[in-house]
Amino acid sequence: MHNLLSKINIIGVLVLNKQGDILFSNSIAQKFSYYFDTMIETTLRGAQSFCLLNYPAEVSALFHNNQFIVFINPIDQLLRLTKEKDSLQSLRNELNEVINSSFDGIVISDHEGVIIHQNPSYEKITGLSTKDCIGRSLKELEEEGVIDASASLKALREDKAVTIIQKINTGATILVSAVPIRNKDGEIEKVVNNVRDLTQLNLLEAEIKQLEQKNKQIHQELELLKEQSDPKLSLIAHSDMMKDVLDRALRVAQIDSGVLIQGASGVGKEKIVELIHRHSFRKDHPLIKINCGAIPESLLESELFGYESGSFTGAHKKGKAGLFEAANHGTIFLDEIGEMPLQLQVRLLRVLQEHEITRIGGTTPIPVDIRVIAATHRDLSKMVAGGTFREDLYYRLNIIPIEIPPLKERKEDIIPLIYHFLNGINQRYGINRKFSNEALNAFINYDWPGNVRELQNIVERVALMSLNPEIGIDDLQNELRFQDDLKFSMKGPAIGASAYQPNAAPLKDRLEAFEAQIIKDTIQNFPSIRKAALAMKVDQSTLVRKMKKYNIEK
Ligand SMILES: Nc1ncnc2c1ncn2[C@@H]1O[C@H](COP(=O)(O)OP(=O)(O)OP(=O)(O)O)[C@@H](O)[C@H]1O
Repeated sequence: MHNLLSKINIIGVLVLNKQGDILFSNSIAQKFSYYFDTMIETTLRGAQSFCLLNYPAEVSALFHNNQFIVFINPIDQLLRLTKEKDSLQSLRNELNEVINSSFDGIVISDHEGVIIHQNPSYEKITGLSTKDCIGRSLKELEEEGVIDASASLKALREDKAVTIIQKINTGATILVSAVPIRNKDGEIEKVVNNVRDLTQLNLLEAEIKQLEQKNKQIHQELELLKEQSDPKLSLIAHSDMMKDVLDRALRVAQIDSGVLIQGASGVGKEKIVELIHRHSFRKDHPLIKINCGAIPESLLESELFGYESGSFTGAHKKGKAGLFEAANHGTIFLDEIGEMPLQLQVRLLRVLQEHEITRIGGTTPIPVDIRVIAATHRDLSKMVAGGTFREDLYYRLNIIPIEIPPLKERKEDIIPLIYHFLNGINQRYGINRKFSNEALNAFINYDWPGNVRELQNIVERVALMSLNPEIGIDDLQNELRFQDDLKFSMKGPAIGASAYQPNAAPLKDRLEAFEAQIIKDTIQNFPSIRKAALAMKVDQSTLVRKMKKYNIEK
C-alpha cells in the first residue's frame, strides 16, 4: 500500500498509526514536516478536514485499517488550479460574447457534423431558430432540404477549410466559410462556420444599381435642362415628343454606335447631331458635316475618300485627304444619306466594317476611327425595298434610329421657339419686338411645311421688317408669302384652335408649287446659289436639293 501511495506526486500523503507515529510520508508531504506535530495532533483528535491558520495546505484525513491516512493539498497549487479554472471560464464567457455579438452568423458543429453552437446573427440571417438547430445533424438538415448543402460536412469530408454559397429553405442565400478546428493530434474536433448574408448583399447590389440608374437619369435631366437653357446651345424642346428625342440623343451619345436620324427638312436633324457629338467622348475631335445631296456624284467620292496625286484630271498635285480622314477620332455627319449613289454606298459600308479607307488612286488602306451619323428626310426602308439603297448599309447605319417629328406635330414647341429666335434678334440688333396674341395664334395654327427653319426665317424676317414694336397679324400676312395663295384666314380664334380655311387642293402640292416659285424668283435675282441661299436663310445644300427636286436650273 505504501508502495502505491508513494506514486502519488501531486498531493502530500502521510500515514499514521493510532498513536500518531508516522508510518509513511511521500515527498510532497515531507515539504510540510514543519507542521507535522499540529497535523498529527488535530488528526488524532478526530478532525477529518481542516485548514488551520497559517497552514499553506488543506488537510483531510481518513481512518482506514487502524491507520490514519492524511492528504495534504498544497494551497498554492489549489489556488493556481482555481485561478486557471476561473480564467478558463471567463475566457469561455468572452469567447461566447464575441461569437454571440458578431454581426456575421457563426455556427459550430462537432466532428460528426452535429450543430453544437449557433449565434443570434445566424438566426437573424437565415431565419433558422437556435432551438431548432442545436443538436441537429447537418446531414439530416441536408436531407430534409432545410439547407441545400452543408459547408461543415464538406470541410469534414475534404479535411480542409471550404467556402460555399448555401441556399436555405427560408429563402435566404448565404456565403458560408467552414474552418476545421483540430486537436493536438491534428484530428478535426469542431468546424467553425462563418456566415455572410448574400440576400442583403444582393439587395444592396440591386439598390446600388438602382441608385446608379437614378444618378444617370438625373445627370441626363440636368444635361437636358442645360441644353434648353444655354443660349449658345439653344436647343428648344418643350413638347414631350422633342424631350424624348433629346433624351434618346443624350443616351445614344454615350454609345459609339451608328445613328440614323430621320425627319423632314428643317426639323432640327443637324442640331441633334451636334448635340450627340457634343456629349460623346469624341467631342474634342472634329464633327464634319457633309450633305450627300448637295455635292455632285462625281465629287462626293473624292470629298469623302480623298485622292492620291495625279489620280484624275484637275486633282491636286500632292493628293488630298478626304473628309473621313479629316474627321478621324471625331464624328462624320452624312446628311441626305438617301442621295448617296449605290457605288459609294458600297465603299461607305466597307469603311464602317473595316474602319479604314483607301484614297482614290491609292492602294494603301488608311485606318480611320470615326463615328458615322446619317440623316435623311426619305424613307430608307422603302428605298431598300426599291433597290436604291443597300440593305446591309441601311442596317449598319440604322443601329439606333431617332425620328424627329415635324413641327406641326409638336405645337407646344412653337411659342418657345418663336421667343428663342425673337430674343436672339432683339439682342443682336438692340430692338425690342414682340408678337401680338393674334400673331402668335396664327403661328400656332400654321402647318409649318418648312418646320423650324421656316419658323426661324419668318420670325427673324418679320422682327426686322416690322415698323412697330408689336408685330401684328398684318405684318405676318405681308411676310408669310403663302397666305394669299392658300386663302388662309390669319385672324382666328384663340391659340390652339384652327384658324385657317384651306381650299380644296392638297396642301402639300400647293405648298411645293409655291416653294418652287419662290426659289425660282429668288435665284434669278442673285448672282450665285450661295448668295440666294444666304438671302433666303437656308443652307446652300438645302437650296441645291430643292432645286434638284423641282428641276430648277440657275
Ligand atoms: N429644337 C430647336 N431649337 C432651336 N433651334 C432649332 C431647333 N430645331 C431646329 N432649329 C434651327 O432650325 C434650323 C434648321 O435646323 P437643322 O439644320 O438642324 O434642320 P435639318 O433637319 O438638319 O434640316 P435639313 O434636312 O434641311 O438639313 C437651324 O437654324 C436650327 O438652328
